[in-house]
Amino acid sequence: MKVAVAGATGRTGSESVAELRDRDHDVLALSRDPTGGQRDIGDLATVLTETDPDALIDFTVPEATVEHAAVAAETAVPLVVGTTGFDDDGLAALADAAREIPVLRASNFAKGVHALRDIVQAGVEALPEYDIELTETHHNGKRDAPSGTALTLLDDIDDARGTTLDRTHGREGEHERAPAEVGVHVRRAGNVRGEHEVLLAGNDEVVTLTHRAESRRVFAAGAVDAAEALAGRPAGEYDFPDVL
Ligand SMILES: NC(=O)C1=CN([C@@H]2O[C@H](COP(=O)(O)OP(=O)(O)OC[C@H]3O[C@@H](n4cnc5c(N)ncnc54)[C@H](OP(=O)(O)O)[C@@H]3O)[C@@H](O)[C@H]2O)C=CC1
Ligand SMILES: O=C(O)C1=N[C@H](C(=O)O)C[C@H](O)C1
Repeated sequence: MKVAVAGATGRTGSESVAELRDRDHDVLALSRDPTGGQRDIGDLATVLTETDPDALIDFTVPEATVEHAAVAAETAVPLVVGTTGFDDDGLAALADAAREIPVLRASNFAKGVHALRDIVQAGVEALPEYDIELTETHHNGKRDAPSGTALTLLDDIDDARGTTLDRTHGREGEHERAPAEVGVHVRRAGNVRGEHEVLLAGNDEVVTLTHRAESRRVFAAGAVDAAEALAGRPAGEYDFPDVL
């Protein structure tokens, strides 16, 4: 396959390039500063038209991904989105692109996180009265908070509880915890690849469910799996579990 990578010089994009090369795919690395042999992402429409890749993997920033999605739709290139932190307009723009091409967006391309999602939902359903607190930890260069994965897990928790819990971000001051809330705690430190913990607590017992990424290659491998799986699919919106 021939796969283009937006954000190819970044922490996760560079791992995606390495993973693609390890799998003997033809790689089209894209950058705003193509002095290292990449193609100029500022000229994305021309590059995609000339090279006609089988997929575009994007690990950049939401405002850039939205632009790339419009170009991918125009040039009929399937899109794998790893970028997180979209607002509603950004999500609507990705949905627009998905009318023309397959768009697979996942807040986390580690397979273990999708197993964790199922386990968390089972735990929340089994322990309907228990308090829930979510904590995520990432490297000090991460822009968005809470992480995309944390937001996905919070939606999963709401689904499992059958209600929308109030999200309490951090805790300060004097007030008791309300029953219908979920605590959300964000830590940014060092080069932590990504940790997500869901804690369920009742009287005299605590259950903690944790996923820890130990290398960014796990995200890259999942994104490449997704690109491989997207070939030949019809236009539409996909999540990682749809192709696992
Ligand atoms: N879904 C998942 O499994 C994962 C998702 N992520 C998400 O991926 C995104 C990227 O994370 P990370 O790799 O740490 O980020 P980095 O900052 O390391 O890399 C992002 C790259 O995007 C490019 N970029 C930045 N701004 C723009 C822009 N305005 N237009 C075009 N390109 C731009 C830059 O490349 P250049 O300067 O060469 O153009 C940069 O190297 C984040 O949203 C993060 O949350 C991260 C890991 C896993
Ligand atoms: O920015 C990161 O590094 C990561 N971002 C994703 C997220 O926001 O959940 C996935 C992973 O945790 C790494």
